[in-house]
Amino acid sequence: MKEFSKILHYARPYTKNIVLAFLCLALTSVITLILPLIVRNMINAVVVQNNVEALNSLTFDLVVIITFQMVFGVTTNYILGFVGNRITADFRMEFFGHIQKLSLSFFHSRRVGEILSRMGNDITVIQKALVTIPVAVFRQTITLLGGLAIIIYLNWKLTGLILLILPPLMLFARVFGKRLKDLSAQVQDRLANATVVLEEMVSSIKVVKSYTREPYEQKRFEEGIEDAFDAEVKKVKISAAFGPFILFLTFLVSTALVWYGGRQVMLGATTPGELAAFFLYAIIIAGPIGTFVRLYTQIQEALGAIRRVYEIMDLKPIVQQPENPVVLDRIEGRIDFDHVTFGYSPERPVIEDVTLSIHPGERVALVGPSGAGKSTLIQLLHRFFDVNQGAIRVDGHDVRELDLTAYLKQVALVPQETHLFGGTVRENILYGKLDATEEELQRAAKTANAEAFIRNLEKGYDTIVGEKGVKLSGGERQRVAIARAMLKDPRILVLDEATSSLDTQSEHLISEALEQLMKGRTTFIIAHRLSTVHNADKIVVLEKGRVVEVGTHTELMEKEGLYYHLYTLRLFDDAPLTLEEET
Ligand SMILES: Nc1ncnc2c1ncn2[C@@H]1O[C@H](COP(=O)(O)OP(=O)(O)OP(=O)(O)O)[C@@H](O)[C@H]1O
Repeated sequence: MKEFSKILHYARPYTKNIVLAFLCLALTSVITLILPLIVRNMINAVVVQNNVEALNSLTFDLVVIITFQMVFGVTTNYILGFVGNRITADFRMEFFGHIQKLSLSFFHSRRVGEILSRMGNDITVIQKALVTIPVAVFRQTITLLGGLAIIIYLNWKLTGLILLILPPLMLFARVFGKRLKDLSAQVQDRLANATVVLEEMVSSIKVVKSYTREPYEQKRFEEGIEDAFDAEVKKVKISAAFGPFILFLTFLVSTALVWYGGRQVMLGATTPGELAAFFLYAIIIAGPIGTFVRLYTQIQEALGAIRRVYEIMDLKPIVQQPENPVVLDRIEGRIDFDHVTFGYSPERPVIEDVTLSIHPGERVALVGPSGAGKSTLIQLLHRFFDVNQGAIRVDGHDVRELDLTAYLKQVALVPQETHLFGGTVRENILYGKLDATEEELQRAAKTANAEAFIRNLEKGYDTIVGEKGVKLSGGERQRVAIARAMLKDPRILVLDEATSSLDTQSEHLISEALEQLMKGRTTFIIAHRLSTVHNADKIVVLEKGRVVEVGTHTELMEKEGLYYHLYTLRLFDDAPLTLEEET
C-alpha cells in the first residue's frame, strides 16, 4: 500500500473535487440501498394491502429517488474521470521532468523503448486503477455493509444463507490473485520488449531498409508481441473464470433463497414484499463480494505498475547540483584539467591522469586514435559525468562546485551528427536562445552562412525540417546547428568535427561559419581535418586515455611522435591533399 500513497499525493490539489465526488458516490450507494425497501412497500401495497393511493405515492417517490441517483452518478463519474486524468497528466509530466534530470549514465544503461513503455503502458494501468479502485472500494463497502445490516435486520436466517458464498470466493481470490499479479508483470515486461524493437526500427529505419532487414525486424517484434500475448492468454484464462464463477455462486444461493424464502411466505412467517426486498438485497450485496475479489487482483496489477514506474522515479541523478553553487555569470574561459582520471566503470579507466591548462580564448584540437578518450574528455567538461580522481576547473572553480545550469548556459556543443528537432528551421535555431529577437535570429543565421539557403526554402524560416532534419542536406543541417550555437553565444565551445566529407563548397561555407563562431571563445575541437589542427593554438594528442603530446602543429611534426605518425598515416581525412596544397 506504500506504493499507492506515493501516487495519492498527486491527488492532494484536487481534494475538494474528490470529497464532492465521494459525497455523491455515498448518496448514490445509499439510494441503491433504499430502493428495495420502497419496492417491498410497493409489493405489499399491492399484494397485502390492495391500496392504490399508497402505490401511486410510492411510485412517485421511487421516480424522484432514481432521478437523484442518476444526477449523483453523473457528477461522480465526471469529477473522478477528470481528476483521474488530471493526476495521470501531472504524473506523466513529472516523470518526463525527472528523466531529463537523470545523469547520462541512466540513458546509457536503459533502452529508449523501455522508458517509453513505462511512460505509456504502466502509467495507463496506474490511471485505470486510480479511478476504479478507490471508487469501487468505497461504493462496494457502503453497499456491502449497509446491505448486510438491512438484511440481518429483515431476516437473519436468510442472511446466513447468503454468507455461505464468502469462503469459496475468498479462497478463489487468494489462489488466483497472486498468479494474476505475476502474469501482469510478465505482460508489461514483454510489452516493453516489443516497444524497444518498435522504437529501434523507427529510429534506424534507413539502416533497416538499406540492409532489407524488414523481415528480421518483423520477426523480432512478433516474438515480443507473441510473448506478451502468451502471458495475456494465461491471464485471460484465470480472469475469464471470475465472472461466470461468481454468477454461478450467486444463482446457487438465489435458488436456495427462493426455495427457503418461498416456504417462509407459505408458512406466513414473512410477507411476499419482504421476500422480494430480501432477494434484491441479496443481488445488491453479491455485487460487492464479487467486485472485491476482482479488485484484489486489480490492486496487485496496479501495485506492480507503480513499482515499475517508481524504479525510475526513485533514481537520483548521479551528477548532483552542489548545495551552495558558485554562479559564474560570465566565464572568462580558463580551463584546467588537473590529474583527471575517469572510467565509465571505475575499475576500467578510459581517461588517466590527464593534466592540461587552457587559456581563455584558446583553440584546442583534441586528436588521437579512435577510442583514445576525446569524446569522454568533452563529456567530463560538460559534467555529464563526474571525474573519479582529480578535478576540472573553469576560471579556477571546480565544475562540481558550479551552478550547473548557469555553467552549461555558457557552453555550446556542435556535435558530429547534427541533431535537429522535427519542427521549423526557426524553432531549431531558437533552441540556442528561446527569447531571441527576429534580428538576432537572422544575424546568427547570416554569420552561420545559413541565411541564403533558408531564404530559398519553401517557407523560409518557417519550413518544417522533418524528423531529425531529414529534409535538409547534411551541410545545411550543420549550418543550422552552427546558427543555433551562435545564438547561444557561449563562452566555451566544443566542436565535434564530422568525419564524413562534404563537397568543397559546403565545406568552405561551414569552415567560414565555424571560424566566426570560434572568435573570442575557448574552443575544443575533436579534430578530423588538417585545416582545423593547423589553426589550433594547442594540439592535445591522446592515446589510451593519456595525454602523450601537447604542442602546435610544427612543434609536434618536428618531434616525430604519435602526432607525426597519425598525420603521415593519413589519419586525418584531408591530410595528404591539404599538406601538398599548403607546402
Ligand atoms: N557510455 C560508455 N560506457 C562505457 N564505455 C564507454 C562509453 N562511451 C565510451 N566508452 C569507452 O571509452 C573509451 C573512450 O571512448 P571515447 O568515445 O571517449 O573515444 P574517442 O577518442 O572519442 O573515439 P572516436 O574518435 O572513435 O570517437 C572507449 O574505449 C569506449 O569504448
